[in-house]
Amino acid sequence: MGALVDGKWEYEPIGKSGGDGRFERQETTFRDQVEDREGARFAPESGRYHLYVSYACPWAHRTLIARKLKGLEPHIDLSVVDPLMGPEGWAFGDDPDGMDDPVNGARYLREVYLAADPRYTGRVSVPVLWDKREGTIVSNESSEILRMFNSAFDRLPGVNAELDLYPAPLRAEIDRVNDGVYTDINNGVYRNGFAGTQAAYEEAFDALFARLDETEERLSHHRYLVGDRITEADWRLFVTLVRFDAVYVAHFRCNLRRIADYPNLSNYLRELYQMPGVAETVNIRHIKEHYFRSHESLNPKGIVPKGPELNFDLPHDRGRLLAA
Ligand SMILES: N[C@@H](CCC(=O)N[C@@H](CS)C(=O)NCC(=O)O)C(=O)O
Repeated sequence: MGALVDGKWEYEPIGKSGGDGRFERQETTFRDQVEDREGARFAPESGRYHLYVSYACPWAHRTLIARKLKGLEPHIDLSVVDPLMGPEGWAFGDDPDGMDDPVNGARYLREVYLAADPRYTGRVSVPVLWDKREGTIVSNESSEILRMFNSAFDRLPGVNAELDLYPAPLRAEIDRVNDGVYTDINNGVYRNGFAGTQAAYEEAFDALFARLDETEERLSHHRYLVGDRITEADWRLFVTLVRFDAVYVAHFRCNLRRIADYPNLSNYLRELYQMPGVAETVNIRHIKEHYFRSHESLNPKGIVPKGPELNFDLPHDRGRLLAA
């Protein structure tokens, strides 16, 4: 898989690790904001923005969940790339669950990046929030898109303004929890999978399972990660948990324990999955096909495992905990 360099597509291997074998994630490039304030360049208008996602991608998944929970579907429409990310990068049009690009008519996602900046240099990643008015990318940083969806569109009709995934009194604690979850779990699974040395892998592995063990403990007496309600911290953890047993255990060698082996994490995962609308954002076929078929260096024959059996619809026991 490749990247754009000065507007030209260059083929190069994914998952570069640094000299010490540690996986290094690149900084995101487009970092503007949709803001609900007088004179904002990107104002929250219905129908103005378009979201590009992959169902496979955990980072994109955060934004898809926020769009769903906040009731933004009528206001921000969607394109879904095909699960396979081949040598040409993310593409549209070959998968029955995919959704083509009615806005830019792109065959490859890189065309969307080039439409925003013909001399773009960097990775062509999902998610992308596109502004139809200016014909440019507002942001390709999922954590920031999630926050925009959480609050910037609240005055549009039908939007669930009551739901606040980043409430002011909990922000410091949410940021603290997010940091650990990001480093050791969200990005941690990638640090396992794309480690270039045994030592870098073992370091990532130990940090991942230490953080999962700690989270399991917290969830034995708290219903959610922060405070007494679901916040973005929960959804940011959810997107990795829901992929874990299907993909990360085998593909990224995260195999000390499965999520199914953790009673609290697995009940918590089912509770979140069963929240109205969330299951529609989870496409396990896309998730499995993407990882097992796209990372040639990890799985050269591209064979997709048939298992494991997963059923996130089974009952959960989280009602036993007070939400505090
Ligand atoms: N910082 C970005 C990372 C997004 C990301 O890494 N997306 C992956 C898919 S899971 C991607 O599109 N990768 C393609 C590439 O890096 O070339 C975010 O959180 O929005």
